[in-house]
Amino acid sequence: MVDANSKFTCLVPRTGPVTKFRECRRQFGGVREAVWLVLNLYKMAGSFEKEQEVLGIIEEKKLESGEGDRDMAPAAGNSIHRSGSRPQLDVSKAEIQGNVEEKYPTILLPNQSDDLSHLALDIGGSLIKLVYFSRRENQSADDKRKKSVKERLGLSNGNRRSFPILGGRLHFVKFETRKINECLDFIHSKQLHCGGLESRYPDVTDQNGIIKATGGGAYKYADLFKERLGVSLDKEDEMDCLVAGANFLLKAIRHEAFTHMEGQKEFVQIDPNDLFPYLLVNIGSGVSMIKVVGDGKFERISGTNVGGGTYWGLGRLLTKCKSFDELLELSQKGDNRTMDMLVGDIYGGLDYSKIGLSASTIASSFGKTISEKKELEDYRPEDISLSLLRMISYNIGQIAYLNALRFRLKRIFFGGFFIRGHAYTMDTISFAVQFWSNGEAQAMFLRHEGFLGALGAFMSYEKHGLDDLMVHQLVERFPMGAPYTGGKIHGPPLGDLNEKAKVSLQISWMEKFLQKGTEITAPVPTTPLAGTTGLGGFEVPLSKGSTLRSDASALNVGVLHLVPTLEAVASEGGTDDAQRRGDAFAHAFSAHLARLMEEPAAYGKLGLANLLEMREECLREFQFVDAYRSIKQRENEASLAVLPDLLVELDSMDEETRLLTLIEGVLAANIFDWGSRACVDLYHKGTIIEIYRMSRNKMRRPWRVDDFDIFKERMLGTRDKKMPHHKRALLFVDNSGADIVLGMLPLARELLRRGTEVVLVANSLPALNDVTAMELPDIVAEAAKHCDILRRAAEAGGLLVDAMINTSDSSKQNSSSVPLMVVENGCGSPCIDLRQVSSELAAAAKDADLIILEGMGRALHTNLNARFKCDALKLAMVKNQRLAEKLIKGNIYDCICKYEPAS
Ligand SMILES: Nc1ncnc2c1ncn2[C@@H]1O[C@H](COP(=O)(O)OP(=O)(O)OP(=O)(O)O)[C@@H](O)[C@H]1O
Ligand SMILES: CC(C)(CO)[C@@H](O)C(=O)NCCC(=O)O
Ligand SMILES: [Mn+2]
Repeated sequence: MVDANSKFTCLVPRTGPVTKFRECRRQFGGVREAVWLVLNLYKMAGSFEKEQEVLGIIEEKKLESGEGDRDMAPAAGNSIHRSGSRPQLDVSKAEIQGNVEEKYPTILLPNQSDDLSHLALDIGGSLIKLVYFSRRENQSADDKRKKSVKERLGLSNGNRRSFPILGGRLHFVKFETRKINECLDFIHSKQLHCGGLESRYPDVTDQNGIIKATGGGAYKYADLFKERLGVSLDKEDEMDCLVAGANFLLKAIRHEAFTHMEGQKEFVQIDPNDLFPYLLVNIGSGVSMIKVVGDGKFERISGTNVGGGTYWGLGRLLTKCKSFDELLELSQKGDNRTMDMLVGDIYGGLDYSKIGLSASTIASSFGKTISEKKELEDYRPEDISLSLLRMISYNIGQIAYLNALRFRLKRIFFGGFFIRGHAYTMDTISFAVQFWSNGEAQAMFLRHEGFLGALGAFMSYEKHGLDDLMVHQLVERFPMGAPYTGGKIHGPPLGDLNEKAKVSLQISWMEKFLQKGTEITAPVPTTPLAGTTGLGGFEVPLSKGSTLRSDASALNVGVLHLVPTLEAVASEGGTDDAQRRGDAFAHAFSAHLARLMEEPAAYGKLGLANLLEMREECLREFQFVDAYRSIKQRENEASLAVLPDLLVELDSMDEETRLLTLIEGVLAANIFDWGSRACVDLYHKGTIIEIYRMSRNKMRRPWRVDDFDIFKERMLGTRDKKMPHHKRALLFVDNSGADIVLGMLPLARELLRRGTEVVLVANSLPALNDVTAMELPDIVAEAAKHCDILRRAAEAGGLLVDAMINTSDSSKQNSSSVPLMVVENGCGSPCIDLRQVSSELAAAAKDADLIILEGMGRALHTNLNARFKCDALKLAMVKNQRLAEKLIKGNIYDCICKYEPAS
């Protein structure tokens, strides 16, 4: 007999899984018991536990943190159908697709300039801003699946495109204009001028290349770009670009705009249909004020030469500061009353209330410095900086207000890098606008403040077709610092960076970048590198935080404030390189968390899902593409080995028992969730069998939330009432291994057997041990080898085109089965935000009349209270005591089977 508490080391199966399964079955009786045992034996076989222990640390807090986000379904009344699309950003070049047709539909021709649309520049008087696009890795492997999904769902890109949509990311980087060579080095080493390192033709430099550029430097430095990079700058008008960038951001990016008053940041959701007119105030070196009345419809109505350049230039001279951030930082410790002449100074401490001026109002900026016999050295640099900052911010706010008044504009958006996300600057501007307009006009700021022009230039590539598509398809992800240098994205050994990369070290930033990541420390060097102005990484102010910058809004990020020790490294063989990347990841991730602790709203409003996604993005940024890959594969193999026997047993049951067993199976299998602390703990204690036993015990009905009977009635009808089968079911799947193979696939098979089309909805990107859309076709193909229902459905759904040898007559067979399809959800997190899903999923959802959400992340943390227009079944085992108490007034390991008929 097997000792329930043994570690099973002696039981590592030497025989094949099926034989082992039969043995186990003899010992344990039930198929399911045997399934679990074999499954776990196989896990143990590959030093799984060790690996798990290691990886578990990273994930420990995952869903534990579980306040549960607000439900993320579209607002009531808005079904999933309406959903926008997710992160694919289409940068394919239609005009060069034709000749290559089916086989390599996304091929990029080296002699075309098309690749260059990956980069656009805004070269201003002070700063160069870069926006560039990088493609998602491993994209092509998924192309086949996408193509068949598209055919099935009738998904088309409209007239513009007849090729797969690529996924990728937009990066935002800035450099000081006076150090333009660093910028050129950066572009060169990332090969951004010829399509990026991910380009299929990285070695080909296109001498006729064109890069879109705006700002004065597009003229001034055109020759330099030609000389150094062999590219021409295609000049776009600066104002056009500012407006295009602002309109795009305000329409497309959630929580882009916010107000900032008295230290309080408040995000404003702009209705894209009620955006115009507004005043755009871009505070760069100088200030431009633009009345915007529509897309591409605007007029530059004013400007002022007292701007960011004034603050930085004068401030540098007066304080000897070495960097802009240092100057800004100084201001936070300043007291402007030593410099500024206040009304009270003039009126003997009294207000001048008759004209509405209080004693503390600044009557004259720097006015005090005339009356005292003091020299520059006698003043504190801190006070000088603050006084200067107030003077300039207030002045800009006032002129902006006057112009808003002139054209009766109620909303004023402030952009430009002068703002630098700095609370005091924003408060001062807001105060001026509020004060002068008596609250009539409102000052708002943009998270991408300084990148309006560069974004506008990026969008001006006509062949992108990015315009409106992007508005719907771009989705924010998290900013991550990646080590970068010398032409390699992976970077050299990090220790070498200081010598090798003096100039070109840079942080690449993604969407949702930091406004001023003051707390983001560089992943590598300890001494700040001269020259780069990466958004944060190397601009770490000398002193930490300040009272000026506090955002009071409390976001509980403490729950995730666990800095993972970097054993994700183990997933990559523990090489030195992996180790270094691991260290860098730890730095970057903890810096993000520290930043969030200080300023919870730094990246817009965050929920748990975003935080989880942030960690995954961070891992990816450091090339930990899929830390769970090997575990997932092993779990899948082990589960697939026992699937046939499970199916045989299921088939021997009557319909009703089978349906119950299937749902039990899904719930039981959901325990193997490597994001769950409880599950990982159980593993650590070496009581695998207990996981299984407990899981099975918990299957006893009634479950904590138990709508099974209603669901059963809908599925099987009653004696008097037959029910039609569902037309199409979307199954949101969760974990790899048992969860998908022994839980959800059999359920899918049951639906298929009943004539329901099944769409398996899986993550686009790896997260924990979640199964991804890219992995699913292989799993299904494997399962299909032993199951006719799955095979025919998968063939009909186009999943087996490659996997099966005999595909020539598949069209004939197709007619005999409803299809089984796989679509990606657009997410890279265990949670799902249904407001932002992939276009595939949105299309698949159109005809769905049943949605099954499975697993804690998808069914509990998010969407437990989401209302759907179609029938919805939410299945999960709660592996967190606190969450169980909070959500269902139950206990850890309770099960939820929540069924809600179409509303
Ligand atoms: N790291 C930095 N180095 C220099 N200036 C900075 C930095 N960060 C913020 N700033 C501020 O941002 C201003 C530049 O903003 P921005 O990049 O929007 O303008 P620009 O495009 O360079 O100027 P213009 O549009 O007038 O040509 C600087 O003048 C300074 O006040
Ligand atoms: C000259 C530009 C447009 C260059 O970006 C900018 O610096 C600016 O708007 N300066 C202010 C010029 C003025 O209107 O007084
Ligand atoms: Mn500019």
